[in-house]
Amino acid sequence: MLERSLVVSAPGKVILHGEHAVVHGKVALAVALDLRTFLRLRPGGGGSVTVRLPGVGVEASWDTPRLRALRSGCPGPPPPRPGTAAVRRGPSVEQLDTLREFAGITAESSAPESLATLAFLYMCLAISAKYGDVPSVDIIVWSELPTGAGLGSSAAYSVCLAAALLTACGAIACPLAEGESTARWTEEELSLINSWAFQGERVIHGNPSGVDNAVGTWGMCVFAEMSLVASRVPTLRILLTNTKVPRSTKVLVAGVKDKILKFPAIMNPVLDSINAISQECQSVLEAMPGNPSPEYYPVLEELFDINQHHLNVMGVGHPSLDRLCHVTASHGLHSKLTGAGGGGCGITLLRPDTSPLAVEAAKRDLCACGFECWETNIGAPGVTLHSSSSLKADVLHALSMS
Ligand SMILES: Nc1ncnc2c1ncn2[C@@H]1O[C@H](COP(=O)(O)OP(=O)(O)OP(=O)(O)O)[C@@H](O)[C@H]1O
Ligand SMILES: C[C@@](O)(CCO)CC(=O)[O-]
Ligand SMILES: [Mg+2]
Repeated sequence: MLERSLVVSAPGKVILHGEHAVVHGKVALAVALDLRTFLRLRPGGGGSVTVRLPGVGVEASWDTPRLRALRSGCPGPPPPRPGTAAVRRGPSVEQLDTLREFAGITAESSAPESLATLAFLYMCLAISAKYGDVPSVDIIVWSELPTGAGLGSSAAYSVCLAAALLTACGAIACPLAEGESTARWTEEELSLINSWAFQGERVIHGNPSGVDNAVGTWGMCVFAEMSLVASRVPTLRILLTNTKVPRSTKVLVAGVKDKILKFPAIMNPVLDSINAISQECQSVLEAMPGNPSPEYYPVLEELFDINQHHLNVMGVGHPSLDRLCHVTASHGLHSKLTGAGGGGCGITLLRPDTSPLAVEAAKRDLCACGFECWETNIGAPGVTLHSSSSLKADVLHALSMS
């Protein structure tokens, strides 16, 4: 059992192409975002598990003997093959019902705090059942990511939980040496973290593809058939806009499935077309040098436009996202939704030669719609272990360490 405190973090993500289609076996291009979720785990002596999730208003504590008694119903997935996302066996309906009853969560509640608590309980019990005893720990999770806005907050949360709980149970090492500021796990350990994070995503999403937890674990990826198939994307300038319209990935993913079942002959060609967009975009990105010149951009922009129309056809658009696309188009910029859609965030591609004045003008108009936007470069490290001295003051404060 772990004797010292640890802090782990995992990044959010931006999906360039392939959201929703990836749930149905198509290719997705996704990149880590420099906004992270942080988790601090402290070994506790009190025979209890305490969890604080300020982002969703959860503060809970359970006695370890009560949790131990619940564990037999929570077997975990078999070990993954290196580089693969995970197997598709996870929590059963009965297991989740038992945990809901234990935590006082009403059936079918999709409230953020209910899903976060359920994912925590499932992962804590299943990981400890497989690798050791229920650890007496005190956990706090805080995030720079907006919750439920399409930037992979659920996956960053699940990846942090998997890394911390597996380390606490001794299933993976604690690779941070004295004097080091950050450390990462071995490839095999990352595969295990990813596999368990996928189980957390299953609790939150219902039917995740695994792309978000793969990005949270490895940082950036091209994702197909439950596996990473490549991992290099050039630096792209992106304007990220949060429409602040709340939505649930679980509900949107279920809606797309219903539409495909209802109109297979109409929807399957749309999925195939999105797959072709991801492949086309991947080949453009692969041909681009690290600091690309403007000549590559017209194709990337057109692919954004086509995919945005497809996502509308699939029923995951929203008037706020149409407005976002319209406003940026009036500044000569091209946008699409990112993540599950239905509100949440959109991304706008900025060319290397897009002037700061043009970006400022677009931002002003987007903010006038009530949206929040910020410019970012995409690409960030995957799940990471931190020394407390390497953390910024706001993170230390949020994790009650200052
Ligand atoms: N910081 C956090 N603390 C606790 N739970 C969180 C946190 N961030 C996200 N969650 C959980 O994840 C849920 C949001 O997941 P959801 O998949 O709907 O959105 P997302 O992951 O932000 O977007 P997308 O899946 O489109 O990328 C919340 O309702 C909550 O249960
Ligand atoms: C909508 C979706 O494709 C991406 C959510 O970020 C769902 C998934 O892949 O699990
Ligand atoms: Mg999610």
